[in-house]
Amino acid sequence: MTPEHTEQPRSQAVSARILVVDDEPRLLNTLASLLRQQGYDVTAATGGRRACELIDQHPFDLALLDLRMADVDGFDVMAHLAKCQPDCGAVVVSGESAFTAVSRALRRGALDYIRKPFDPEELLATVESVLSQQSLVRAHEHIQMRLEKSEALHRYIVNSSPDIVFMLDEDGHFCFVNHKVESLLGYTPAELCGKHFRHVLDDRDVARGMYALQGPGISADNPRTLEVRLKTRGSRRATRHFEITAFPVDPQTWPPSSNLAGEASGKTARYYGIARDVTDRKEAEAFINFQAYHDLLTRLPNRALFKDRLELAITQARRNQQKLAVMFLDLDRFKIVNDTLGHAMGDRLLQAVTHRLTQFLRKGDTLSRFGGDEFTLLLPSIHSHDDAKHIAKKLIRALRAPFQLGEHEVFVGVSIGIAVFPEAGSTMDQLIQSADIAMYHVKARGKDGYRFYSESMSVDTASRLSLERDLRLALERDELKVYYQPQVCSQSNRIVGLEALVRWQHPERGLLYPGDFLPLAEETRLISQVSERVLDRACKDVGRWIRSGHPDLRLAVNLSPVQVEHPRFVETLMQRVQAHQFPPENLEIEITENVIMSDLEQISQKLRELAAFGVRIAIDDFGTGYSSLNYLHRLPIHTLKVDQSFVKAIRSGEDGACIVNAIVAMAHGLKLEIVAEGVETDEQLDYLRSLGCHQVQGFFYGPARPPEDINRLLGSWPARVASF
Ligand SMILES: Nc1nc2c(ncn2[C@@H]2O[C@H](COP(=O)(O)O[C@H]3[C@@H](O)[C@H](n4cnc5c(=O)[nH]c(N)nc54)O[C@@H]3COP(=O)(O)O)[C@@H](O)[C@H]2O)c(=O)[nH]1
Repeated sequence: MTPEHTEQPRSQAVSARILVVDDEPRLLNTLASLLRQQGYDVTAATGGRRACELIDQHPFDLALLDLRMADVDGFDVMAHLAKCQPDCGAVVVSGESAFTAVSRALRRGALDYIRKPFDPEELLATVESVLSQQSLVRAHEHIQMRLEKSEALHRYIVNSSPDIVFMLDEDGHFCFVNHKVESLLGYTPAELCGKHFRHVLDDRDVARGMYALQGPGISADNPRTLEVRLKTRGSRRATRHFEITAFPVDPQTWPPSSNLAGEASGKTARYYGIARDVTDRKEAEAFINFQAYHDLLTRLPNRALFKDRLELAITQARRNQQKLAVMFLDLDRFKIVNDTLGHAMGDRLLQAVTHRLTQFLRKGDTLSRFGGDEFTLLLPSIHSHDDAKHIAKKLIRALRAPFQLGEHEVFVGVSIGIAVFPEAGSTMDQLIQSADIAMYHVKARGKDGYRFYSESMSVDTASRLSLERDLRLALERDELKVYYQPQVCSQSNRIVGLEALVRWQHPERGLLYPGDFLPLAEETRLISQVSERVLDRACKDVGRWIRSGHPDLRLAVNLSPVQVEHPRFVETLMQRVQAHQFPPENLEIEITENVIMSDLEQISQKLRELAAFGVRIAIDDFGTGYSSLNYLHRLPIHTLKVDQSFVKAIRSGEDGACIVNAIVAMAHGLKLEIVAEGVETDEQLDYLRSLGCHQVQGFFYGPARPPEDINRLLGSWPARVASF
């Protein structure tokens, strides 16, 4: 049974339960039978005590009481009744006619007073009237109770809503706000009621908010929905995002006199609505949007956003007949850091580089991470090439300073290609490509600098592309050859070593020299494959000659910086040497001072490992590079190769001759072997002999030759090379 059923009032008088109380049995019976005849459910009690007992046991709708009774009088019965059954009405039927008695009975709660002897009709009319009044009171109480419950239910629903529920008056002042506003914005409803909604609306959204409310066409079928930022209490800058739906209040269903208790201001509500907190969604959207257009590591715009901004900048530059510059930046030596210190350090380096670069940018410039270690920079309005040059120089200088990555001090540089609109291209793709080509030319000329794009660079690029394709084919078709140039003992004229020098037998262009294709091989990273071929071939050829009776014959091989910088350089080299069963002590690797100085710590370690393995180390082109004599005695170096330029100077008696003197003297002091390169004349040879230079190499004894020629030469060993 539902509570409504249990709380239903006893509406019909015919079923009313009536307690009749008198201590005079005759009168009691008369009264009881009169009422029973009318269909009432009558219980008779002889005397007040019995009446109280019955009141304790049964529910009644009405009690008819005598006042004066011997045991317990009518007043006490009324008192007991009021205590035990407050809803039961009482009517006094008494012979007492004194005003005080009547007045006292009515004050104690009697609903009516009938004098004995009573008129049956009057009594029945009174009973019926009292019962019907009681029924009305009960019905009213029931309705009141249901209203209160309903009101509590709706209040609960409104205040438990996950959204802010509000009502506004005609001018936009809050008439009502639910409690949710407190947890979402920090205001109590009472604080907001009477305030204009501008009070919580972010300044940037006020105009839209006003229009939404006061603009035309708002109706119940056409509510206003808009997204706005609402200010939280305390901090004016903290806002949250809300989706607001506002409806007009229908005056028919919401009369102006209506009022809401508690949070209501009492003003006439014209609008109501809900404000849903969509901050999480907005933040997720913003993050997704950020991710789509930014590089998460550096937080810079990505390629897509850069292109977008460049497109816009080109349109503006064209309209205003202005110049703009696109720079393509590629970090030098980034790969080395990444390969040797690991990707985490590589990432830190990119972040540090970004930090430095952004310090030189103006508002409106766009620096983007284009991918890997490549950045692009858009300078949307420049007056001349000088502006771009000025910035490029600053960036280069900034990145030249060392980076501290944990305990490692790292040096990187940057190569910058610059394309200026409109000369270097009129479209976004053309400008980026031109800047890329210009950057590539910086790399080809030794990195760490800048160049402006010029048309001639594109021609170079076309031929470079075809050469790159040909070089890949050359590796497949085994077109790379190894030639050998003897290294000769200056005293005995005997061949003590052979320098392996690569050649390319190009099917159309004939025999190509290293200078024609090695720079390209380095840039395209094909150098590793080229070097592998040369080493394999040389180990086979020279190994064969060693085994055929020339056990001391030395093989000198040139190594490229890319090879040496590779983290697995030592391991790979050793594996190859072992695979060919080539004696490591017969191998001499030639590296330049620049390679050593690019990362002294790392390279020293690698050289020590190789030296421990038995491999000899020679410094090639000694005296021409980044000289720091300090490393000579700290590294396991066996040979210094005097650069050709110094040897050539001997003939003309230039300063170079003095340098040769110094290098030879120093090599003697450090107990290093010395090989003079590029010896072409008797004069040079004699001079070097007189200095005590151990070995010489050059056209005087002949250029590098294919293995067949060397084979022939060695066949007559220990022949003098002069016959070569
Ligand atoms: N990583 C690799 N580098 C290599 C390899 N093979 C060669 N190289 C490098 O290319 C540079 C040029 O080599 P190349 O054109 O072969 O020139 C060498 C000699 O032909 C030349 N030479 C020798 N004697 C004379 C001479 O009397 N006069 C004269 N004008 N030139 C002469 O010198 C070059 C050898 O120089 P060096 O290496 O310094 O001993 C070359 O420098 C290599 O670095 C390779 O396989 N891998």
